[in-house]
Amino acid sequence: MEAAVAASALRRTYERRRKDTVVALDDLTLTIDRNEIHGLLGPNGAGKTTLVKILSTVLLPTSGTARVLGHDVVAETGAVRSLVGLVLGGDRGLYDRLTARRNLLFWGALYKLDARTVRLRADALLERVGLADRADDPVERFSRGMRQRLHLARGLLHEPRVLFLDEPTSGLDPVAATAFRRLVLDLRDEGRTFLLATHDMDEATALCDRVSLIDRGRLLLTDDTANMGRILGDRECVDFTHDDTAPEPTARAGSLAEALALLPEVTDVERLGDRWRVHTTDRAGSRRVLAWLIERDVLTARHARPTLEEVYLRTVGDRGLRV
Ligand SMILES: Nc1ncnc2c1ncn2[C@@H]1O[C@H](COP(=O)(O)OP(=O)(O)OP(=O)(O)O)[C@@H](O)[C@H]1O
Repeated sequence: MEAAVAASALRRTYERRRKDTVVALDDLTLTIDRNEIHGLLGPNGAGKTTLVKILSTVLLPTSGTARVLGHDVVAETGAVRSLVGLVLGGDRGLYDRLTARRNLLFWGALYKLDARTVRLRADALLERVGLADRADDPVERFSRGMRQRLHLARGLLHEPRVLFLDEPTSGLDPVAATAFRRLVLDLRDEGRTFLLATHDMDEATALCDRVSLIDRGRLLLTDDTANMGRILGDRECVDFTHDDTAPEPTARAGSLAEALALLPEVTDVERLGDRWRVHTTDRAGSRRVLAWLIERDVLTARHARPTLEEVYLRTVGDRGLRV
């Protein structure tokens, strides 16, 4: 069975000025399975939008190939367009003066769907994204979250099987973002595949089955979201917090950290904001460190794994990270 998306040695350059060539995608190879939510993470200018545009046939690659459900994005543009939906964030692609329903009817006509089908689908989608009662309001009166839901409805009009979302929840409040993500999960459960370009680590962790980190047009790594910590070397960690106002100086966290660093099962001790992280040799080492800490009255101590955010910071650095 073909992958939902298969990009191979994809390269895209832009000529900015004479002799000034920007390499937006640099031999990028990536496979996205069917029914997967795949996160695309990277700092500004990493090449995320360029990749999404090539996969949705808006932009031609300079070289390399990309296929969506087996169809080549250059040679079979028509087939790919009927299979993919592009959902952009923000104000692009909606007409403010038109009502939500009219926006959908307009886009449905562009997809060359017949009028009756568009009307039926528009009403069903407005219901689905929770905008049925606002269907006849002009979009200029919509909040950002409502606009994003309408964007998603627009992207679903032609019933695509693969959806590309570019920063879909940027600027949404937490409640609106959670509702939007719920919708994405439901749509995935119906058999759709998503490629989600985002800066938001929480979003990637909450939604994505796998994530790819890209920087300067290159794929740095792809892995299951849950396994991302392995990238840091399969390291075992114990996190602890401590009351630093303890009267006895030897019981303060700094002294504890120094004592911990001398234990044979400890490879490193670092401060992470208001907590401490102890890197250990293996799981048995973590158990011994936990027991050691509990004896010393720490406030909290738990076995930990590096988060996606830490993997990102170590791999890409802090350029463009928004948390
Ligand atoms: N039309 C263009 N002309 C020239 N350079 C471009 C053009 N579009 C993108 N670029 C450049 O290509 C590189 C990749 O840009 P792209 O928009 O794909 O990155 P991105 O990862 O989506 O960034 P962001 O997170 O800021 O949206 C950047 O260096 C950008 O300046």
